[in-house]
Amino acid sequence: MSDAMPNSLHTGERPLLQTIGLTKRYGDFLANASIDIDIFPREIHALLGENGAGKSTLVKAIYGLIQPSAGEIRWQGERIVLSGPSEARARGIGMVFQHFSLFENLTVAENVALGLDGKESFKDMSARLEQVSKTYGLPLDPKREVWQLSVGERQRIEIVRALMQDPKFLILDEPTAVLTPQEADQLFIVLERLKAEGRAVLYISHKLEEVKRLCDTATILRGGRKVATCNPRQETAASLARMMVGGEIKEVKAAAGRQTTVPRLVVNDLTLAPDEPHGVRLDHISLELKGGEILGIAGVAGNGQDELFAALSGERLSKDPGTVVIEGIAAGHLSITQRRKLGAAFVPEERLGHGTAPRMRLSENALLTGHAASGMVRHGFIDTAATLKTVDKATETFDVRKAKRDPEAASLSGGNLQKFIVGREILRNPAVLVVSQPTWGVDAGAAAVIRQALLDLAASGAAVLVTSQDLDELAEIADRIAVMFHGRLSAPLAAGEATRERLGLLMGGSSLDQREVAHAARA
Ligand SMILES: Nc1ncnc2c1ncn2[C@@H]1O[C@H](COP(=O)(O)OP(=O)(O)OP(=O)(O)O)[C@@H](O)[C@H]1O
Repeated sequence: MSDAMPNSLHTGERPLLQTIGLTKRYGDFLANASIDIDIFPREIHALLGENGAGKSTLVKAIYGLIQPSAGEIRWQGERIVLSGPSEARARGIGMVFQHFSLFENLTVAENVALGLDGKESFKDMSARLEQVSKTYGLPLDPKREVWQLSVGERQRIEIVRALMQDPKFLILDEPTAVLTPQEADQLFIVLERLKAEGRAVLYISHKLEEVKRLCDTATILRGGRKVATCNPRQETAASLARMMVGGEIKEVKAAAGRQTTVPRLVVNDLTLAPDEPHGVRLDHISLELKGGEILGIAGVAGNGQDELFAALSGERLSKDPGTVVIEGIAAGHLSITQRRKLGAAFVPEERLGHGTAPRMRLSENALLTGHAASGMVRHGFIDTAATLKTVDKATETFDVRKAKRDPEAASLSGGNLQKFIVGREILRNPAVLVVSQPTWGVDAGAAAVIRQALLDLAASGAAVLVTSQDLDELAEIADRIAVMFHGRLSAPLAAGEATRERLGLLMGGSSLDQREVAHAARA
């Protein structure tokens, strides 16, 4: 096999890392089909593609987590076979995952120590941690326990831990999905600095504007194959999306003059102590959501959004039934099944384990949430044809890509599983939909389909509550936006007044702005 050609930006320079004909098969399915990619020093290289395009598979192979079925990886010109991530790290390849692997009850320094392969003393390691975090402007207090930290700070631990191994090449999987706009800006400064130091970064993201701003090169995968390598600065977000999808992406359109009707979801002065040691206390939360309306809840993860979801869905019950009112019925004391029977549907943020049972087939998963209200159980017997029909309908409407008709949930790519879960609940035509992070990890095309479905659901008269960290998403679909911070909910702002800056400040807990928002809501 010949060396991959360097691209024009790097004439004569040797790539730091190359994959040549890299292929990964799962049974008959080709997750990566003969991929050639060149990563150069001093380069921030984006890896783009629709859900299921093969991005995670490729980076897992580069980080030694899976073995390729064919093809090779070259590091500084030399062929390497990685037996596992520790060997990748030893060579200078680091990775920051989207889902963190931190122990809540341990300190920052203890967590970092656990993740390092080195043999230095704890004292030396702590000193180095402080030094690296200072050098890169990623402030961390080594003595604090993780449960006290925001999601942005937790990500900092993962990044600092990776940087302490002095990597020449760092892979980041959707790092800004969990950050405020201000935190994302700080991260970009760090990445620019890594680049200036001669390191390379491989950056997976579904946010195309961000890629245009930050990345020097983009490799685009579609259906497991590489379809293009380009300079994203010379592209538009639309042209990048076209390359990913192989066609146009539909624009999301709100129905003109949506009518709002009666209140369908009301929360009255809800206060709830956390049910686990590091949970957030919900503090006097009130909101009213009419049919035809979409209310967005912004906020950095870990500020009570999970607890609010649990209280609304019935995973946590309230002693006072009147704290949660669904379709005019006091429901605070009702179970999740009883709330579904009132016409409510719930889509949690965590897809595996919470939104679906990973080892169950999609049809069995459809039954888990649908049995209360969707006629999948008749006279005590499961109607298998009805459960499969639900799977087919969600698959077709939301373009869920999977290897067979009814696979196990765990075999779907993250974004495809999300499309399935959101689709399954929307297709039940609920009167009230409570959804967390509806498009987290979902590609631009599928995100547009989901957002449109939420708008259409509201247009049909449903009340929709969307929790999202993606402010652009909320701006696109929500009528009003409120912010959660430390278990409190700000007064909602009309979407037109909710600028990124204002929301970003509220997400960081600016109390001055809190007063401003309350004022705006009264005006
Ligand atoms: N262990 C596995 N067994 C079977 N199929 C798998 C396995 N892992 C991944 N796949 C399939 O390989 C394809 C590529 O998945 P991959 O996770 O690489 O996609 P991705 O581009 O990272 O998607 P996303 O943006 O949704 O994370 C998907 O169709 C997925 O279903």
